[in-house]
Amino acid sequence: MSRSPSGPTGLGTSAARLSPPHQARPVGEGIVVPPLHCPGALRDDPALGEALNEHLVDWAGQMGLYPGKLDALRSDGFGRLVMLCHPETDDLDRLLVPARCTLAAWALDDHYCDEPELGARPELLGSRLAIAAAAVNRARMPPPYAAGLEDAVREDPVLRALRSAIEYLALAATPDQTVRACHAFALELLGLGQEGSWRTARRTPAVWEYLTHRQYNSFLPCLAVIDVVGGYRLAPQVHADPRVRAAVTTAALASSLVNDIYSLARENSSTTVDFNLPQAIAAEQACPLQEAVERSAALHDELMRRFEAEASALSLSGPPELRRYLAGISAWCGGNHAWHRTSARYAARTSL
Ligand SMILES: CC(C)=CCC/C(C)=C(\C)COP(=O)(O)OP(=O)(O)O
Repeated sequence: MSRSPSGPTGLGTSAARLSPPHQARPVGEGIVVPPLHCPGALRDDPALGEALNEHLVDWAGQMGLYPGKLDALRSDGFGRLVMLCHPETDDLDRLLVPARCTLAAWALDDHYCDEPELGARPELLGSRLAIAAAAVNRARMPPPYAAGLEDAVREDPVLRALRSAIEYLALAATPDQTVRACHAFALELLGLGQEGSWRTARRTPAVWEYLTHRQYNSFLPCLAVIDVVGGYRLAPQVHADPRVRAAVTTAALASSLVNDIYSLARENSSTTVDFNLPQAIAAEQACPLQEAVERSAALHDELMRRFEAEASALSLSGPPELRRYLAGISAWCGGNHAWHRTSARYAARTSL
């Protein structure tokens, strides 16, 4: 039961709905995030966000994710993230499709990479990620050995969650939409492995290397399901058009830099070495962290403007579903930005 958001929905019309946040924002550790060039959220429905969040926390509990930390998970507000990012529908079941995928991906990052209290172990990361890729992409193995993978999926909360999220996705999506999302997930896992090797080698990546990584260890899997949530289908040949890929991956990178910028203080105060663009810039360009945040923000803005220009051109010439999909990406970026500014996960404390 999808519905179109009320009011104008095309690219560049977001200012007509909720005003975008233009104020600089302190995020802790003396860091101030400058205003970013990003649309405002198209919808803010706290009750819907709460309802989604409760379903998600229940599901996480059933999967065995975040043991003893479900209250912290609740206050991160991933349900609110999905409510903000997918204004095309207010159907709870349909919104739970991207919600489970999003939480499963974040949980993998927390459990395998970032949080030793949740079992993150750098020396296990590579093999865990490969098994996660096999679980997501349904590796087909000779019968005596297939049971090994299925046992692993049953026993590991992260694998269980990934498998469950993909199963729900497959119920709502066409096979090509599901494969598209699984492929984006696999690329994300490749990027997470890269983080593991930087960690082991105690190395800060060069800026080019970090940006290459962040292109795929990114929100690309979230963007891959926008049409599923909207209840329409972007044809595979349209999705695969290099000009469409360029616009989508540019938006994926820009939205992941929003995460880097807003999560910097959280990552700096954690016991695990973490990676983000401001740190890579500060190391390579020998500048203070605040200056690196501003340079990161400028790069984000440049990417968003590039996405907007590419999306506008594509919207003029492409099929209606492409126009809708690109508007969906714009809305997703606005929701993602609004959530990062306000989620307790990043210690933000004020409203939109
Ligand atoms: C939802 C999804 C597909 C996520 C993929 C990868 C991921 C967890 C992020 C892009 C978030 O980045 P990060 O690992 O820096 O997250 P936190 O800052 O720890 O929240």
